[in-house]
Amino acid sequence: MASSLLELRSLQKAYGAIRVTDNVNLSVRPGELHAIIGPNGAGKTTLIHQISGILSPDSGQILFDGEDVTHLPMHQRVRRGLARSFQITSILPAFSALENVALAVQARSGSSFRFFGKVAQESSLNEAAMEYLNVVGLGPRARVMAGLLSHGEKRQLELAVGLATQPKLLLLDEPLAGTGHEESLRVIETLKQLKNRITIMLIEHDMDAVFSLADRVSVLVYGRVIATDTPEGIRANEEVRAAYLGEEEIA
Ligand SMILES: Nc1ncnc2c1ncn2[C@@H]1O[C@H](COP(=O)(O)OP(=O)(O)OP(=O)(O)O)[C@@H](O)[C@H]1O
Repeated sequence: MASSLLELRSLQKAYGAIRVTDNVNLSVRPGELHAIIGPNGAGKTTLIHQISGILSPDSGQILFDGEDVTHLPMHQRVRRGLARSFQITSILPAFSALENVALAVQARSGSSFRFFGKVAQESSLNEAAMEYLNVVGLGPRARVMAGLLSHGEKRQLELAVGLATQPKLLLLDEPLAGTGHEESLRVIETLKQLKNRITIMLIEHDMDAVFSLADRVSVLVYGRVIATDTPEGIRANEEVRAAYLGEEEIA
């Protein structure tokens, strides 16, 4: 396998005179959880939009699994295994948690949606779906309508659906946003389970979560990657600490 699952080469994106992505070089290794952090407006969302295919870079290259995907539309990137959480996780509120995951298993296995109505009876789909629900800690809530789950449980369900589609790389854009304390602990626990199974690129403002989950962290400031290192290395990095003065706490 290539040493990088995802590689960004000299990526550039500007809005007028503002360079939002400024010569970004970044590599996500197979199996790692790579977090992207940075102060507000640093360009994290713009970067993830270019990786998923919502935005085109002005120049530079995006290589995924050894292939240049820079100019591929979003759906073709998804088909190659580059998935962003919200793209793969449109939860159906009137279906149970189990059914939501079973549909993702079915979609992945290439079965036709003609059998949509029979999904609940498909024991093999349900068994696989149940396993994914257990991974994210939602096993006991399998039969509950997705629309009735709490906000945090919906995030967990999204992650189970994401896992069921078996992408090679999961892009997670602030999975803890809007969760309360208890819920965020549960989602962090879920991410810990997930990270053993899949390569993840995570954008997250919650520094406790980032530092407890990430194998490596890249710090974006004014569109530039100023450091890529282990969490310990990032904590000790003077330039990173300076960039964060007055912003989020990183130690
Ligand atoms: N469509 C656009 N047109 C002009 N400027 C934009 C556009 N989208 C984003 N920007 C600017 O680009 C910069 C980076 O924005 P971006 O949303 O990528 O940052 P971010 O790091 O995700 O911020 P946050 O942490 O607050 O979500 C900001 O200055 C923003 O105002």
